[in-house]
Parts: sequence; structure tokens; C-alpha cells
Amino acid sequence: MEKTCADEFPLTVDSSEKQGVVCIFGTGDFGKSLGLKMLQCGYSVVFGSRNPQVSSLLPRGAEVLCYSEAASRSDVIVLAVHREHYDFLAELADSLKGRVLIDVSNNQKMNQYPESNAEYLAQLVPGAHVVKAFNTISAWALQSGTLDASRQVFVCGNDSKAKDRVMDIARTLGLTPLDQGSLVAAKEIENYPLQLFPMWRFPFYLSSGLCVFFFVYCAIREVIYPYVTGKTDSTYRLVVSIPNRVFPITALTLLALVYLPGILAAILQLYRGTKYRRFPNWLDHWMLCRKQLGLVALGFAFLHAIYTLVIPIRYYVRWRLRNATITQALTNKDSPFSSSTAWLSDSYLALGILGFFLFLLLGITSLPSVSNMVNWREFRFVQVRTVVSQDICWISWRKHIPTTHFPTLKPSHKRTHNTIISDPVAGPQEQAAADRTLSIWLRQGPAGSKLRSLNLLMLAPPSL
Ligand SMILES: Cc1cc2nc3c(=O)[nH]c(=O)nc-3n(C[C@H](O)[C@H](O)[C@H](O)COP(=O)(O)OP(=O)(O)OC[C@H]3O[C@@H](n4cnc5c(N)ncnc54)[C@H](O)[C@@H]3O)c2cc1C
Ligand SMILES: NC(=O)C1=CN([C@@H]2O[C@H](COP(=O)(O)OP(=O)(O)OC[C@H]3O[C@@H](n4cnc5c(N)ncnc54)[C@H](OP(=O)(O)O)[C@@H]3O)[C@@H](O)[C@H]2O)C=CC1
Ligand code: HEM
Ligand SMILES: [Fe+3]
Repeated sequence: MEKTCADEFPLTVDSSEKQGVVCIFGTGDFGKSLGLKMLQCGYSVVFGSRNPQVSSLLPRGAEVLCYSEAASRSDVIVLAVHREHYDFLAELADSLKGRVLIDVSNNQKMNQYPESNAEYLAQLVPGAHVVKAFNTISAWALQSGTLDASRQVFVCGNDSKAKDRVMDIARTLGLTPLDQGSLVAAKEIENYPLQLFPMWRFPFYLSSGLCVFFFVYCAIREVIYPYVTGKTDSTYRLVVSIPNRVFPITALTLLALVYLPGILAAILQLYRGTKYRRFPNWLDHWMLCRKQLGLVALGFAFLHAIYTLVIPIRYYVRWRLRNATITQALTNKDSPFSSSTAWLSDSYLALGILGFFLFLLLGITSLPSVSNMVNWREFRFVQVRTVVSQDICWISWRKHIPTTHFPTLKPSHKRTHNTIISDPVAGPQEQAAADRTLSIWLRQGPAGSKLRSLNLLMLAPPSL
């Protein structure tokens, strides 16, 4: 039978299988945790310590010796000591010749020292093969079985045999080693644990920028414009109405920006006639933060769904409904039930809900744990259909807007078809204008893209 990767790297480590001896310098938090994990995985562990007699709480089965004695017991030495205390190694330089020295250290700040800790170590002990590894794994993760933490171990070093040995140890511990090249990469590896959401920065600034832009735009149209022209105070719209417009528009814009770079990349590859050339930096970075863009977009869609839930309990909405009822009673006019309006209003909401469901589906199928279970064709099948269905939901929804009789859709700029037709003071000219507008909207058809609808929405004059 053909041998698979899974056969080579069993999921659980058989601790009865004897591995070699590993020496760990330092009996601190990390040294102890790594030692315990190694013992569990079948290694013999020898600790090197400044005070071997007073070292306490060490994992059972491990030996503690002074540094020089411990070093003589193994070819592989893990240095679980902070960089500031490395000087003692200079004295041991002779006994460390030819050994594999694993630097696990991290710093307090990014670029704290001119050279990486691992390169500094290589200068201190020139005869040893220094390998950077394990610095992204926390002592806590080692103790808790690494089940709920990252398993990736970034490994770099100038000696490939030494690097291979370290990668083997990582695999035996149930971790996933990733070869990052020569020791020059140590600086970057040491910066990983100190980074604060680097891939989230661009999506964060972009979505903040979009929100501010749409918010100001809507505030001008819905608050400042009515105030300047009719002295009406609509400032209350700043709290729910406008955010509930800004959030879904931002969500859709971000969603478009998740799929746009893939198209640009495909065009660029066709133009260049090869896929083996690096994308320009801006495109590369854009491609890499699509996951974050997608999740931020989903967050905004969530916000929109929650804001929509509160519409019926808003004072403004209840006031309008009450007023409409009283006016009808006083003027003794009833407004007959319109089946088509009910249809449109319901399908409008249903499309919103379906759109939201598809958004979630897109997010779920993009999760690596889910997408890893499907092949490329299956992934494309779901992604392409979901995006297209969402487009259709959205376009259909847009087409419904002018005829929807939703209570909140009646700020002055939203004198849409129905509200104008049912407005007793609307003259025939205004009704004809509303009919014209409606026919323009309906002619958009399925070919009208999201962007065109969005433009129409943005450019629609306040009298719409
Ligand atoms: C709500 C939401 C949540 C998301 N969450 C995540 C997440 O958790 N993790 C995550 O990684 N992403 C996530 N994303 C991002 C999203 O899954 C991907 O960015 C998206 O699937 C990329 O699709 P694409 O077709 O644009 O690009 P790609 O699949 O990168 O394709 C780009 C282009 O390159 C070509 N191409 C690429 N690969 C191949 C291939 N193997 N064979 C042939 N041609 C190829 C195709 O022409 C394609 O058009 C999320 C998105 C959303 C909306
Ligand atoms: N804790 C963690 O989660 C992680 C830690 N690391 C790295 O592992 C290394 C050790 O971290 P950690 O175990 O948390 O630190 P601790 O302070 O808990 O332990 C450091 C150990 O270094 C030894 N040491 C040697 N010389 C000195 C000295 N002059 N002064 C003080 N201690 C000395 C001591 O052992 P002894 O008394 O036996 O000599 C001490 O226990 C660091 O480089 C850290 O960046 C990396 C990833 C995660
Ligand atoms: C739970 C599902 C949803 C429901 C019930 C819903 C309902 C609504 C309602 C009632 C409005 C009108 C708000 C107002 O004018 O005060 C609205 C607006 C809007 N919705 Fe949704 N929606 C849902 C999901 C979505 C999703 C997933 C998107 C796409 C990201 C979306 C995009 C929009 C857009 C762009 C607006 C227009 C803002 C405007 O110009 O007024 N909706 N939605
Ligand atoms: Fe509008």
C-alpha cells in the first residue's frame, strides 16, 4: 500500500519509542514546559542550570547538572535563557563546538537590538550550529498540549543538517515546523510574537475611511441638506438611520474588494503570459489581506442586521405609524391593502436575510478548516455561486426600493413611487416624475451591476 504523510507523522506520539537526549539550558518557565513535553514524547532531558542543587519543580525523569556537564551529554542544546544572560556561553564556547544550539528567545520590543538574538548567539559561540526555533510557541501552549494554540514552529539556520534535526524534534512534539531559510530570517521570526494584527491594519483603515466617507455623505444629504433648505431638524438620523445605511454599503464595498484583487491578478498573469512572476507589492499585500477584508465586511453586515432589528421599536417609526393611523381616522380615508406592496416589502426583507445567509456561507466556506476539506473545484463552485447569488439578491433588492412601502423609507429624498402615488398632496407632475424614475430603476435589469446600483444610489438626487 502507498505510504501517506499521515503514516510518516503519526497523530499521537508513542512515548514508549525512545528518542535521543536533549539538553535544555535554563530551568525557567519555558525550559520546564519544553522539558516536560520532550519527556512525554520519549526524549531524555538533561537541564543545565546555574544552581543545579536548588532547581525545583522540574519534570520528573529529568536530570539537572551545571551548564558545562549538561552540555557534554547532548549534541542538541536548547537555550531557554533570555538574551541578556547569554554572556556565560562565551566561556563554554569550546565545549559547544559542533553542537546544535537552539535559540528560542524573544524580545520585549521589535528591533530591540541591531542584530537578531540568534545571530548574536552565533557570534558568541562561533563553532556551534545555531538554529532559531520554538519562539512562537508559548510555555502555556506546551503545558496545555498545544491543542488550542498555534502549532507552527518557524525554523531558520545556516546549517541544513542542524535545521533538519530541529524540525524532526518539532514534529515529534506534535508541532508543525516551517523552514524559513538561513539565520538572516531570525530577525523576522523574532518579530512575529510582537506583531499586533499586521494584516488587519489595511482593512481597518480602509473600512474606517469608507465609513467616515459614507457617513459624511449621508449626513450632508439627510441632515444638513434638509436643514439648509427646509430648516428641519433631522439630527436624530445620525444615530440609527445613517449608520444603518453606512454599514451595509461599507460591507458591500469591502466584499467587492475581496474578489477584485483575484481578478486583477488573473489579468496581470494573462498579460505577462506567466504565473511565475511576483505580483507588485501593493497587489501582493492586497491579496494577502483578503481574509481580513472579508471578515470585516461580514462584521459590518452583522451590524446592519442588528440595526435593522431595532427599526420597529424606534420612536420615529412608531410615531409615523401612529400619525398615519390617526390622520386616516380623522380624514376618514382608508388606504386599501396592497397585495403587491406586501409582496415587495416581504421579498425585500427576505432577500436581505438570504443575502446575509449567503454572506455567512461565504465566510464559513472560506475558513481554512472548512476549505481544506473541499477540493479546488468544490471551493470555486461554492464561492462563485454564492457571490453571484448574493449579487442577484442585492440587485433585485435595489429594484424593489422605489416601490417599497417600508416605514423608514420616507425621508424627504425618498419620495418614491408608492409614497408619492399615495400622497394626497402630490400633484400629477410629481406622480409622472415618480413613474419615470420607477421605469428607469426597473430598466436596470440583472445586467445592472452592484457598482451601477451603488452609483445610482449615491447619485440619486434628493428629490428621488
Ligand atoms: C465573509 C468572508 C470571510 C472570509 N474568511 C476568510 C478566511 O477565514 N480565510 C481566508 O483565507 N480567506 C477568507 N476570505 C477571503 C476569501 O475566501 C478569498 O479571498 C477568496 O475565496 C478568494 O477568491 P478569488 O477567486 O478572488 O481568489 P483566488 O482563489 O486567490 O484566485 C485568484 C485568481 O487566481 C487564479 N487562481 C488561483 N488559484 C488557482 C488555482 N489553484 N488554479 C487555477 N487558477 C487559480 C484564478 O484565476 C483566480 O481568479 C473571506 C471572505 C469573506 C467574504
Ligand atoms: N515563557 C514563554 O512562554 C516563552 C519563552 N521564550 C523564551 O525562552 C527563554 C526563557 O524564558 P522563560 O523560561 O520564560 O524565562 P525565565 O525567566 O522563567 O527563565 C530563564 C532561565 O534562564 C536561566 N538563567 C541563566 N542565566 C541567568 C541569569 N544571569 N539571570 C537569570 N536567569 C538566568 C535561569 O535558569 P537557572 O536558574 O536554572 O540557571 C532562568 O530560570 C527566553 O529567551 C524567552 O524569550 C520563548 C517562547 C515562549
Ligand atoms: C438579516 C438580513 C437583512 C435584513 C432584514 C435587511 C433589511 C434592510 C432594511 C430594512 C433596510 C432599510 C434600512 C433603512 O433604510 O432604514 C436595509 C438597507 C440596506 N441593506 Fe439590508 N438587510 C439585511 C441584510 C443585508 C445584507 C447582508 C446586505 C449586504 C451586505 C444588505 C445591504 C443593504 C444595503 C446596501 C442597504 C441600503 C442602505 C440604504 O441606502 O438605505 N442588507 N436592509
Ligand atoms: Fe437613499
